[in-house]
Amino acid sequence: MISVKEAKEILIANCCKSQLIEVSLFDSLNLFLAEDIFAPINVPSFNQSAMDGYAFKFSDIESKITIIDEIAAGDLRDVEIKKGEAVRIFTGAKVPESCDTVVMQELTVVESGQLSVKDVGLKIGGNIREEGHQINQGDLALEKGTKINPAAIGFLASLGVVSIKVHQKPRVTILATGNELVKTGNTLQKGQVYESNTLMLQSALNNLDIEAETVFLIDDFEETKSAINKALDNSDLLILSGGISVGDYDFVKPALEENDVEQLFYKVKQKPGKPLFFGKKNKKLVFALPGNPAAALNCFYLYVQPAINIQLGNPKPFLVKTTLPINQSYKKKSGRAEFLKAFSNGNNVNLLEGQGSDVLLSFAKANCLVFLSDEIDNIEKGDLVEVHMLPG
Ligand SMILES: Nc1nc2c(c(=O)[nH]1)N[C@H]1C(S)=C(S)[C@@H](COP(=O)(O)OP(=O)(O)OC[C@H]3O[C@@H](n4cnc5c(N)ncnc54)[C@H](O)[C@@H]3O)O[C@H]1N2
Ligand code: MOO
Repeated sequence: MISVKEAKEILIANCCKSQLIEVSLFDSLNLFLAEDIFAPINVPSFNQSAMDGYAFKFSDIESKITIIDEIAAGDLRDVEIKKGEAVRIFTGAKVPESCDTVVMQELTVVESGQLSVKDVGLKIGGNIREEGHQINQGDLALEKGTKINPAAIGFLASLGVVSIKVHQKPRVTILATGNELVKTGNTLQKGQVYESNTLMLQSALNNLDIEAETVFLIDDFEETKSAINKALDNSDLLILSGGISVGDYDFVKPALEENDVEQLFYKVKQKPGKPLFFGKKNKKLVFALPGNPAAALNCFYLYVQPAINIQLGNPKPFLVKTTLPINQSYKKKSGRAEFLKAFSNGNNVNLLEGQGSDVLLSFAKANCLVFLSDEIDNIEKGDLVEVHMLPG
């Protein structure tokens, strides 16, 4: 059995960025920029009025000024004003080259077409957004690896960018095994459980904006083998749930072997999620997660999500880590590293009740996992512990 550290090293060594593609800006949400983007234009591309008011020469501030014209947003003319003249101007409009200041209309008096400026704090250049004040042409706009959020989409659109290069999302298939599984909406008999892992894993993938196909399998070697074969043809990443332990009805590992999936690791010294399998066929990644629901989700966040993040070009693929004092002492029960469901208020961290690998209740309430490495025995209240923040 390998340690968590070794498992992560093997993961990093075997995952790589997926193919580069060009997507329209609107389709890039939550993806990662695959190249630096430099501003193709100055933004704004002209001196822009920040207020509804009047544009004039600052040297005229003490005089009565004659209003000679009006410029609204979108008016492309460059009105020439002379000494003692001003133009009515509106927010977003192009400030004439011959004007150096804008006064907001609330701080003026206008009588018979004559403007008096009453803004005592006004300085030369006031209320003008200078050309290029947000960004100059040629400057680095957004760095490679930046996650595209709505603001980034708006910003890139303001630069006139139409499409960007990103790494392609993987096509994912989830294969869930287990004769005892019953889909929600059906009646449950003693000995059966409601199938929850595929909905949970699909939702975790949705958080990454990844869609997945789902296949349900009975515990049968031939069926498992042919479903894996088909999924390998149709997808870039396979997630199997259940059937990966050592029981007589656990067919996932032999079925992966029969499909020539190369084993990169099997079994990690961790709790929950010991019988985790990670493998590869050509460039396709295969994760077989333990069926126990909390173990499956734990393995998803610690290994599957980082693998997808690496494929997408996310420069920080793993869960964000921090160190916090823990609010209670804890006796480690296994010789394995433990990931404990916990809640942090930002200052300290509290372990939640119910740490079994079948228990999702605590996971549903958790916002982080406390990581205790296999070398740690016990912890005392107030000890500093490693905390991995869960996605919201
Ligand atoms: N002799 C040993 N037995 C077990 C070992 C071991 O080392 N030696 N390891 C234990 C550990 S640790 C884990 S974790 C589990 C993993 O078992 P499997 O991956 O084979 O998972 P299953 O047996 O199929 O299911 C386990 C558990 O989870 C429930 N389950 C499965 N799939 C779903 C689903 N889609 N939705 C909801 N619940 C699901 C299933 O009903 C079982 O209760 O092995 C231990 N055994
Ligand atoms: O590794 Mo299992 O998830 O501990 O029960």
